[in-house]
Amino acid sequence: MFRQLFPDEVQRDVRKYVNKVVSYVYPFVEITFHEYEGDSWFERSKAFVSIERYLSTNSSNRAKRLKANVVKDCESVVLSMDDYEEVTDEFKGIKIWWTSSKSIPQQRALFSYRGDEEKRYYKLTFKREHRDVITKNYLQHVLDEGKAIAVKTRQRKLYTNNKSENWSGYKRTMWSHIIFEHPSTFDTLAMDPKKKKDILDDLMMFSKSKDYYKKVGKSWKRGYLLYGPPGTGKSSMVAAMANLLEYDIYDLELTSVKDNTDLRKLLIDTSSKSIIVIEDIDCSLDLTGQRKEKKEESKEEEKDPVRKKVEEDKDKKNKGSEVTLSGLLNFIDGLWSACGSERLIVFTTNFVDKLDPALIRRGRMDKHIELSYCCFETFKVLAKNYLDLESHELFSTISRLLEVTNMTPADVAENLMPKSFEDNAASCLNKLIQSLENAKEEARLKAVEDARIKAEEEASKKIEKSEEKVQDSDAKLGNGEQKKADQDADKVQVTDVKENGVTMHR
Ligand SMILES: Nc1ncnc2c1ncn2[C@@H]1O[C@H](COP(=O)(O)OP(=O)(O)OP(=O)(O)O)[C@@H](O)[C@H]1O
Ligand SMILES: [Mg+2]
Repeated sequence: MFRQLFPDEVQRDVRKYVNKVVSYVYPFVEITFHEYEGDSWFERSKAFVSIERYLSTNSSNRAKRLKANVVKDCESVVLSMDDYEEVTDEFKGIKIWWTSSKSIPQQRALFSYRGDEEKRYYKLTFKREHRDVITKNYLQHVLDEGKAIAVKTRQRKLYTNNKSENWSGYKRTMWSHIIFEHPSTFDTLAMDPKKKKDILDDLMMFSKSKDYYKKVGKSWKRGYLLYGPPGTGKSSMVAAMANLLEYDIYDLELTSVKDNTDLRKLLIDTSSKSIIVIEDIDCSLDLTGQRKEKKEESKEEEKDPVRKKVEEDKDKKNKGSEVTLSGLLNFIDGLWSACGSERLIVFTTNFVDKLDPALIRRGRMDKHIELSYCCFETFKVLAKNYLDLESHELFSTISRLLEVTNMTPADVAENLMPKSFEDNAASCLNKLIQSLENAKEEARLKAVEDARIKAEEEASKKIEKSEEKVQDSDAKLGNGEQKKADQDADKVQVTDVKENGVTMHR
């Protein structure tokens, strides 16, 4: 009736005055947080999402009607208050009311991006006298808590870079990802306990040192170089690190990156709280800066088939990528590397001596971790994990054998794993002992063979030397005879001269 009877201007004036009068008597302040703000049609407001998370854990058991939202890619389910629900919260003894609501526009937009045009929002209501505490402290508390809950409940991801050629087009993504679910942890990782503790402390210290890094003027990142023979747990350790710190992993395949510019783009597109890992850095590209010397090294490679294969792979992969050593150095600690924070950069390699010293100097790769063949300490962790054994009478034999053989933790683990339902701890340990004995015997035979080859080489060298000596002495001898012959010839000449009776002193 009011609308029909009075013209618009009168209605506006009346509303204005009513609001004024109400605001004098109404003792509450209201703040609304909309789901979509301003021009952002696709992305939900960060504040709204944080509040949703906060309320879902702090108030969802109090609200009677809940709504389940499945977060992007079915990662998790978030329970939030249903529309028009109200819950209360308390902060420093102050009572706060949260209501969820939505506004429905009277006219539908011509082009609607979202299915419906309802605008959801949360309304926060509190008494006017608490305005300062709520706006300055409570809101920050809600946003921080919401963010922390999101980090805790999020599913971590394992990213890999797409080939540079596939970056263009409407579905432009540099990284593809899957949910990261590797079971490796520092508990299951077999290595010397002292070394393990050292790495654990280092990682935990890093994750808590945000302010320290700021104070000393360093960007908040740390480099790890993991090196050792194949099957010693380098990749497992990267997974354990990610599980410990709850970071995402970016597995960077350098050979798919076209050039240094693309490498930089990839770096910018990574998020904080992540590990950027480049596996087998020595085979990824020719980053050693020793390309010219390679020909000279070929003899060494002939002896070592693993190295030879690595070199061949490297040559094959190298084609098509123009990433250079300096590009990679810039990637690790250039100006662009400071974008984002809380990041670990991990390199793994089988041949640490092949890497350019500039690449692995401290500051770039701050911590060098060697993962080596299985020792008794490592074995004990594996026995606990695989067979639930803390001690056994066969342990002493195994300890003795491990001291004289080089077996990787991967091989030991394989032997310890039961292969049939009849297998038990003793049979698995015996299997391991048998393998160790075999390895020992193989190593002995190899040593004998090596010694034989060495002895043969030395013998042939000796023969070569003595032949050279003989040739030298022959040559010397030849020279001496020639001289003597020359002298004789001279003498003959002299006598001739005498005989002829011409100027004898000539
Ligand atoms: N130190 C270890 N602790 C526990 N398990 C290990 C360890 N080392 C190896 N393994 C086992 O062996 C398998 C291979 O290990 P991993 O892939 O981590 O080796 P790697 O050092 O990365 O080898 P490569 O140099 O060939 O990449 C793993 O799946 C794991 O089960
Ligand atoms: Mg590996």
